[in-house]
Amino acid sequence: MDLVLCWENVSLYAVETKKSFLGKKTVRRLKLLNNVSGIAKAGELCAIMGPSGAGKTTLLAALSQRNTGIMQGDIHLNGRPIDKDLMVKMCGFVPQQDLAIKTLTVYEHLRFMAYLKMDQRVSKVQIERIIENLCRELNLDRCRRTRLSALSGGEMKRVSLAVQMLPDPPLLLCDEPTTGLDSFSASQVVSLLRSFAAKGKIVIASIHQPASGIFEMFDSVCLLVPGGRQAYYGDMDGAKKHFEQLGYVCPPDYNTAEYFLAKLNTHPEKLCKRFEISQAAKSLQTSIDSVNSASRECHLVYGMDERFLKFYSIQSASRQTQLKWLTWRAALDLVRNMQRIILRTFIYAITALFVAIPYTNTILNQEGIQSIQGRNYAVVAETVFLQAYAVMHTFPAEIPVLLREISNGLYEPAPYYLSKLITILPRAILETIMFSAMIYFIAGAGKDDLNFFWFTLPVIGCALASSAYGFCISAMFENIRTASLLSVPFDFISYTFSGLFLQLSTAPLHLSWIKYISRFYYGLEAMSILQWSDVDNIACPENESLPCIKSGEGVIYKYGYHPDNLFLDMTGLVTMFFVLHFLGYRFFVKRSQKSSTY
Ligand SMILES: Nc1ncnc2c1ncn2[C@@H]1O[C@H](COP(=O)(O)OP(=O)(O)OP(=O)(O)O)[C@@H](O)[C@H]1O
Repeated sequence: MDLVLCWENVSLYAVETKKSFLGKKTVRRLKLLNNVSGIAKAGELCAIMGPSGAGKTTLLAALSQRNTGIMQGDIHLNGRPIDKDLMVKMCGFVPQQDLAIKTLTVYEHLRFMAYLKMDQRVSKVQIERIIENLCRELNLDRCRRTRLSALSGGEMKRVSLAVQMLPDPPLLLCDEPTTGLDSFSASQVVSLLRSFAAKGKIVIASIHQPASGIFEMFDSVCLLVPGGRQAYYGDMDGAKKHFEQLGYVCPPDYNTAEYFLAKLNTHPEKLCKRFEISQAAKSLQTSIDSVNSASRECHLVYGMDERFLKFYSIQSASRQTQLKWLTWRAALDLVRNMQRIILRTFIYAITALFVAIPYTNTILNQEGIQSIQGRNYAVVAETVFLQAYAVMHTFPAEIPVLLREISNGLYEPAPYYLSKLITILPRAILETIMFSAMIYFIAGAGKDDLNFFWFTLPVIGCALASSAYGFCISAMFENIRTASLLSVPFDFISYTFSGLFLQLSTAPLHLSWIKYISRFYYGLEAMSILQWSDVDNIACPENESLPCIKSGEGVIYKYGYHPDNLFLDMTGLVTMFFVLHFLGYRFFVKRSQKSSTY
């Protein structure tokens, strides 16, 4: 028995939960699909058509079991209900929006997708051959080395089709594959869909105002009107006849699809009511019933041919494989953004120069104490801000791509999070070493007997804790502007407790804990201890009436620090690194569970 997909009286509700200002919850059910039925057979190309907002995407998402709403009705494959996991494996879904990391080339994108999407028992050679064949078949050979960002709309659509065709699924659902394309590219895409159907696949595509000639390439059509109600289901000739019986005769030389759409917009009520009692609806029901009764006599699993059973046992990519390919993609993306890296390095270098130059004349005397503390604070503060804000854009920029890829089961949140860490941490460390080196050598910090390693170590600690903070904040908030806005008061409180602006020993007792969540405090105290611990003698001013701190230890105490706190400071920064990443990861997982855009 060839594959047959039937959907019978499918209704779908979106559940909206709103919380009032006083915390009162109201739950609203919104009906998006209303008793929609249809049948699609292997070898056929089926169109879903209707005005904007009619529910075409929703129907496709429901058929492919990607919808998160409440569904009623039956979706059967060869007359048997089908579970979500198997459907996701058997069904390629080409979304309306082509989301991808656009710095990759077509070949790199297909490779990335192939290694994560396909059965892990498929060999490298086979994968390469599949990619080659798909590129040839979808006419992508010429742009194999072109970055996705440079592709035309038609080429990008064909890349999205190629991605879904990688595991050779017997079912292919495409959401508006021709939208935004010129009529030639649109007819090329529909011809491709026809050729996939001709290979024995079920192909269903939603379509919006197809040009003349394109509409006729489909075998059957499902017409929807706003509210997700059905105005027709059947073959193309039947559709014309059905409309003619209602008195809607498409004038000669007029685009049939456009004519149907005009009528769907102007007479939705009449069309839906008349379809319910039409011959077309009766023969649809007869077809569905005959598939269901045929399946009862069939003893195969799901009534399926052996060809399809392989989808049960697909071996998905392990977490290590996911991590490997995600790191590969993130690293490629990073390298491809070379301009951004150069700009960042330049900004870092300029900032280091501006921080260092005012301190070039600093010497270790009474006046120098303030300058040295100020210089060290500047190094810590600049590192904290630059590293935190550099990663704050990490997730918001990629979230739509992630949500889709995670919801399609391509990878899990943990390998993605880890791959980002692997690519961002070396950058944070290298940038910090360069930044502190410039200040150390230009401002002449070496003159104070502090070697470069000890000067940089607490700054690297601050950079790592701050990038963890950036990860956490960006995973926490959907909107980067909200994240930055809320970050400002937190940073303000944190640096007030750094020890430079407030004598920490005089801080009110109930607020003194704040220093333990301040990266500024840990960094500056550690730097102060390393800077001053070995200084035994600081020359006093000749004027004896002026205050004098005679030893480095005195300086440490002056700022409310303690000479024995170095271990506590470094442990504090390491703890912040782990705690913030743990929280960031939890927020990220929570966010990745939200439904994606199709
Ligand atoms: N999760 C949801 N919550 C509330 N309303 C939703 C949700 N998803 C879709 N809708 C609504 O359901 C209707 C159908 O949406 P759908 O995206 O399926 O339409 P469409 O026919 O594909 O439109 P278009 O041609 O413009 O893409 C729209 O009015 C949309 O606003």
